Amino acid sequence: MGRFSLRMRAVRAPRVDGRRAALVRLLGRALETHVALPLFALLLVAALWAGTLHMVRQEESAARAAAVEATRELVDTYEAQMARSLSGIDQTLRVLQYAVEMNGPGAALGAMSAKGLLPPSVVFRVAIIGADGRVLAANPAVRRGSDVSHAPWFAVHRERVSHMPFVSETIGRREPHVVFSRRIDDAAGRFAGVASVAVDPAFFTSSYERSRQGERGLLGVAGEDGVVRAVRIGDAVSWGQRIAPDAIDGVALGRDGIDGEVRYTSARALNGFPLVAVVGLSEAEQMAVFAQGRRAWLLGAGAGTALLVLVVSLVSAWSWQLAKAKKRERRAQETYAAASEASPDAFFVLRTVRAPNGALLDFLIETTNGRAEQLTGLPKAAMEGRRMSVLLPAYLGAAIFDDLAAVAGDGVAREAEWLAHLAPAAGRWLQRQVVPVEGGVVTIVRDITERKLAEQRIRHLAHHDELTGLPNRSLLRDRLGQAIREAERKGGSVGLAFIDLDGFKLVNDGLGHNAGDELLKVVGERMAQCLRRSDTLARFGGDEFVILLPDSSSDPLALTPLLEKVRQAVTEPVDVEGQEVQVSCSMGVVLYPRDGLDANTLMMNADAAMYRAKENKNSFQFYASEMNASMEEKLVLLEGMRSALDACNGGPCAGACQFQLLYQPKVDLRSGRLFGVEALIRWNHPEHGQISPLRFIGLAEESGLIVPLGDWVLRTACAQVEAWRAAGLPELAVSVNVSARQFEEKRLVERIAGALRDSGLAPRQLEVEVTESAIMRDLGRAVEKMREIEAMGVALSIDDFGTGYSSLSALKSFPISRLKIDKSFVADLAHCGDDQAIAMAVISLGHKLGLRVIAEGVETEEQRAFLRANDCDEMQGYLYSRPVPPERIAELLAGQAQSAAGAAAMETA
Ligand SMILES: Nc1nc2c(ncn2[C@@H]2O[C@H](COP(=O)(O)O[C@H]3[C@@H](O)[C@H](n4cnc5c(=O)[nH]c(N)nc54)O[C@@H]3COP(=O)(O)O)[C@@H](O)[C@H]2O)c(=O)[nH]1
Repeated sequence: MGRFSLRMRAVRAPRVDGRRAALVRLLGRALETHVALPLFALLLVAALWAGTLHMVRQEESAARAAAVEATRELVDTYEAQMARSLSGIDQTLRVLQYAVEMNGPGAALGAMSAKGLLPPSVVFRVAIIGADGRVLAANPAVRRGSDVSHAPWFAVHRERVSHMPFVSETIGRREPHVVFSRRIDDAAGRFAGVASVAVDPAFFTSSYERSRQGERGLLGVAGEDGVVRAVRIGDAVSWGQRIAPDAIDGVALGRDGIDGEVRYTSARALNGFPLVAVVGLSEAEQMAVFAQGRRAWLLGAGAGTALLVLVVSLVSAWSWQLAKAKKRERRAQETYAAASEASPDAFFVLRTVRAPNGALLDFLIETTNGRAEQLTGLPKAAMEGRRMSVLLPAYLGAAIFDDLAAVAGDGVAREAEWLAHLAPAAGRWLQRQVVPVEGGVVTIVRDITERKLAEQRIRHLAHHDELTGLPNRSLLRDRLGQAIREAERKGGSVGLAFIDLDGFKLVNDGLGHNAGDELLKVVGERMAQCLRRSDTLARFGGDEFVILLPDSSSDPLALTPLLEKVRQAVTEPVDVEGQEVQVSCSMGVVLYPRDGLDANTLMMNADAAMYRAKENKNSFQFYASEMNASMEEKLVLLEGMRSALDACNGGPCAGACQFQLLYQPKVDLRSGRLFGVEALIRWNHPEHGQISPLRFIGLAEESGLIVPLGDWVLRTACAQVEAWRAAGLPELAVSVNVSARQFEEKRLVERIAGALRDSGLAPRQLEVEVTESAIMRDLGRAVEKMREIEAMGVALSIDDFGTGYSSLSALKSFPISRLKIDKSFVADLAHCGDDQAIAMAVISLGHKLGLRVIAEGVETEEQRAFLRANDCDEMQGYLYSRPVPPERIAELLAGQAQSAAGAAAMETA
C-alpha cells in the first residue's frame, strides 16, 4: 500500500506540477502588458458606459419628471383661466336670462348695454332667440327674424328642461364659433326661448405661451362628448377633432388623435360645463435638452472609449512588440546559453564597472559557460558577479584589460592570441575575441594550442628539411639576406660554403634510399657539430649542403681550419645498415663582400666554386671570378654536342659527323684470341680537337642527350660489326656502354631491336654493358628490362663491377653473362693486396654464378699474369690495344685469321 501510494504520488506529481506551471504561465501571460492592458481597458470602458448610461437614465427621469410637472402646472393654470372665462360667459347668459325675464326679449339687450353688462362684441356675440327659433335681439346685430330653430343647441333647450348651460360644437365656416346657451322659461315655466353667447374658438386657446409650451405644445378645450371645441398647437388653432383624454387630473404620455405627436397630456373637467381643458407638451420638445445632454454624454463616452481603445491599442501593440522582442531576446539568450554551453569556446559576458565620472575601472563577470570553468578552473558561481581584477589580480595592468577597455570604449571588436601562464591553462595558446555589447563586452576565448602547434609544424616544415631537420633553402636564403644586411651595417664579412658529397650516389643507388637517407643524416649531424651556434647548416636537397657563417673573417685563409674540419668529419666512415660506407665532400666557398654583394650572386659563385672542387673531389675551393666561365663553357659544349649529333644523324644542316667510335679489343686471357670489342665514343671537335667522353658523357647524361647519342652509338657499332662480317672477317662481338639514363629510357629494348634489324647483325654479336649503379636505381624494373634484352638473344655484362654496392643476393637473378672488374682495381693489382683480394673475389663470385669475368685497364704484364694466375677469363687494356679505329680492328682480325689459318695449316702439316 505504502509503495502504491508512493508511486501514485510519483505519477501524479508531474501532472500537478504541470498544471501549476501552466497556471503560472497563464497568469504570467495575463500579467503581460499587452494582455492585461486591454482587459483593464475593457473594464474601464464597461464602467464608463455603465456610468454614462446611468447618468443618462437619471437625466431622462429628471427630464420626464420635469415635463410631467410642467404639464401639471400648465393644466392647473389653464383650468383656472378657463374657469374664469367660462364663468364670465355663463354670467352673461344668466344676465341675459334675467334681462329677458325683466325687460322682455326686445329690451333686454338695451338694458344690459345701458348697465355695461354686454361683453365685447368682437369676441362674444350675444343673442336672444324666441321660442320659435327666430333671433329676437343680438349684439352685434344680425338680421331680425333669422331662424336658428334647426340648430342642435336650440333643439336641446326646446326639448329638454335644464338649468345647465349648453355648449355647442364649434360651428360656422366663415366665422367659426362655439355657442354657449341657456333656456329661457316664461313665468309659467314654459319654454320661452334661448339666450346665447357665441365665442370665437381662438378665445379659448389665446393663453398658449410658446415660451412654456414650445412649438408643438397643445392647449385646448373639448366637450365631454370628446369633440374638440378649440385646440392650439403652436400657432395653429383647429377644432372638431375627437379626443379621448384619459388623464383626467393625471399626466399621460402618448400619441393623441390630433396630429400624432407624442405628448405629455393632462386634462381637467371644467366645473359647471360639459367641457374638459386639455394641455399637452411635446415629448420631443420637453426631452430636447435631455436628448442633447444624452448625446453629449454618449458622445463623450464614445470619444472616451475610442481614445481609450486607441491608446490601449497603441500601448498594447507597443507592449506586444516589446514582449515579442523580449521573447526573441529570451529565446536568443536561451539559444545562446545552450550554444555557449555546447561551444568549445569559453564565454565571458563582462559588464563595465565605472567611476562616478565615467572612467572605466574594471569589468564584472556577468555570465560565463562550462568551458570557461574548465579554462579557469573556477566554478561559474565563483566567477559570476565578481570583478575581473579580483579573479585575476595582475590583469589591470595587462594587455587583456587594455583590450577590453578599448573595445568598451570605441565599440570595435578586437582579437588577440597569447600563451597562457596561469593554471590550469598554463602553457596553452589561447585566442580571445572581444566583441562590444550594450553596457560591456563579450569575450570569447578559444584554445588554439593544436592550431598553433600545427602552424609551428608547418612553419618548421616550410623552413626545414624533413629528413635531416636542418634549415632548408628558403630559411638559408632568409638568414643569408639577414647576415648580408648585418655585415653591410657593421662592415663585416659573411662566409658561404656549398657542399656536395662525393660518392653519395653510389651509396644511394647501391644500398637503397634508406641507406642514403641514413648517411645524409649522419653526415649532416657531423657537419653541424663543427659549427658555432650562430652559423647555419642547411640542406638544399639530394647530397647538397650549405654552410652559412654570418660573422666570418674577411680572410679566406682564416676559414680553412673550419672547412678542413668539416671535410674530415664527412670523410669519417659511416655505419649504414650494418655496412661501413665512406663518402667525402667537395666544397665551394665564397665570402661577402669579396665574391658578391647579394645572396643570388654569392650562391651562384659558391656553386661554381663547388663544381670546380668537384673536379678534384674531397676538397674545398674558394671562388675565383674565372670559374663562372666553365658554366658557359658547359652550355657551349652542350650546344656543340647537339649540332654534332644532328650532323651524324644526317640532319638538315648536317656537316661532317664529329662523333666517331673507337673499338678496344677484348681478348681471351688464355688463348690471347681477340673475341670482341668495346665501342668507345670520341668527339672530334673542329676547334678543340678530340674531346674525351669523360668531359661530355656526363653532360649528355645530365641534359638527356645521352639517349639519342647512345642510339647513334648502338646503330653505328652494330653496323660496323656487320660490315666486318660482310668483309669476310671472323665473327666477333661488340659491347656497347649504356648509361643509367639510357638504361631507364622506356624505348631501350625497341631501340636495340631496331639497331639489330637495321644492321642485320646477329643478336648474339651484341653485348650491352650496364653499370652496377644503373641497375640498382630501380632493381625490379632493371631486372625486368635485362630479361627482355636477354630474350632478344643479346648478352648483358656488368661494367665497373665492385665500385658500387650491388646486392649480391640480387646478382643471382641478373640475366647477365659477364662481370667486368673495374680498372681502378686492376691499376694497383700488382702491389695492392686489397685490390688483389677484390679482383679475386670478383673472379670467384662470377664463376660461382656461371659468368665470365673480364678485367679492364690491363696495362702491364704483371697485371695480366696475376689475372691469368687467378683464373680471370678475359681482358682489355692498353697492354693489348688502346681503343682504335675500325680499320685497325679489321687488320687485327685479319691478322688473327691469318695466324689461325697458319696455325691450322701447321697443325694439319
Ligand atoms: N655511355 C657511354 N659511355 C661511353 C661511351 N664511350 C665511352 N664511354 C665511357 O666514357 C668513359 C671514358 O671512356 P674512355 O675515355 O673511352 O675510356 C675507356 C678506355 O679508353 C679506358 N681504358 C681501356 N683500357 C685502358 C687502360 O689499359 N688503361 C686506362 N687508363 N684506360 C683504359 O677505359 C674506358 C673504358 O671504360 P669502361 O666503359 O668502364 O669499360 C668510360 O666510362 C666509358 O664507359 C659510349 O659510347 N657510351
